[in-house]
Amino acid sequence: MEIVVFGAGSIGSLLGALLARVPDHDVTLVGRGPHVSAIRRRGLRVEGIESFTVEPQATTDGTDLAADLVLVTVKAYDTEAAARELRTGEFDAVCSLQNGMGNEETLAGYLDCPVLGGTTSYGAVRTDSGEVVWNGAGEIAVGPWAPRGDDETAATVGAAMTAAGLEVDVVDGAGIRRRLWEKLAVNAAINPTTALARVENGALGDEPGTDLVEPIAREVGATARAEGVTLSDEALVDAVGEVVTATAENESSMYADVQAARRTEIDVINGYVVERAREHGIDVPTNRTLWTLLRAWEAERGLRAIDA
Ligand SMILES: NC(=O)C1=CN([C@@H]2O[C@H](COP(=O)(O)OP(=O)(O)OC[C@H]3O[C@@H](n4cnc5c(N)ncnc54)[C@H](O)[C@@H]3O)[C@@H](O)[C@H]2O)C=CC1
Ligand SMILES: CC(C)(CO)C(=O)C(=O)O
Repeated sequence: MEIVVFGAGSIGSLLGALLARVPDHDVTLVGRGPHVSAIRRRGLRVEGIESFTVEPQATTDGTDLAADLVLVTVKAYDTEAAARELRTGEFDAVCSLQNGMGNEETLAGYLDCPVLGGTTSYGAVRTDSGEVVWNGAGEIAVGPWAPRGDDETAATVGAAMTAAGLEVDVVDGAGIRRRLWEKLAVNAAINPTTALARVENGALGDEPGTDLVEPIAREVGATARAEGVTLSDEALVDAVGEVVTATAENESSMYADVQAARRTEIDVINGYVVERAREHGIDVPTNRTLWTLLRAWEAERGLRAIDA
């Protein structure tokens, strides 16, 4: 299968490298200058859970590409710019593997091909140009994004990932919405709290951390149900607890972003919950407070327009 990975950062480089190990897959990574140059010169090195080097194609130009599949792995605030580049190409399917909500709608707005939603609990950090550390074994869920995805495309993409040894769960349209909302609850509860308290994820496993993450997850649950997604508060609280335990020694991506003074994905995580909840007349004070605090920090650092 010809596969473009748009966004050769941490997770895109890892997944691109794993896919590139399959002789039948022809992988092109779209990334930024130094990383792309290093991959072209000496290949892409993966360290961590497994260590290996692959030699995928790599480019900084995401326009006029053609492939059976494009995986989108940019940060959510870059999805629209990515979609603008991708619409100049020809693809049979596009699949977001990003955190946060709204990525699939954005891609569907620019691309004509079937759209798949996806979540991943694989973990990776790009440490240097041409290098990525694989630091979390996990699973990918993919499923059709209504109304532009279909089960057959999801199954084909799932099979291409499985061929690379990835753990993949191919789900239907209702299933992928549930998985995205579940991941949203996990990110909404863990990311801003760890970023603001400056703690590793494990700190949320006991009081006082649990006093904060449970209301966040319950607010996400109320909003999900208002959106027609069947998820219980208990299931979401449990999902958050499981991830806290499994990633206890990790710093969340938002904590890492704050430490590096980078823009965060708060708008598509807690911000999304607040905006959807408002449409349904639901109050989500904990999510709103976290969104406001992170937005204030981003604005003060000049990482966003003051009124964005
Ligand atoms: N890193 C991880 O372990 C995981 C990340 N995610 C999600 O995956 C998404 C990506 O996360 P990371 O890989 O950590 O971010 P990252 O910042 O390491 O990677 C994104 C890459 O895309 C590149 N990029 C953006 N726009 C581009 C363009 N127009 N042309 C070329 N390159 C472009 C950036 O330069 C960057 O290298 C986020 O939504 C994140 O929440 C989800 C699960 C795990
Ligand atoms: C570790 C985890 C699951 C916490 O929300 C994550 O996805 C992140 O850090 O962005």
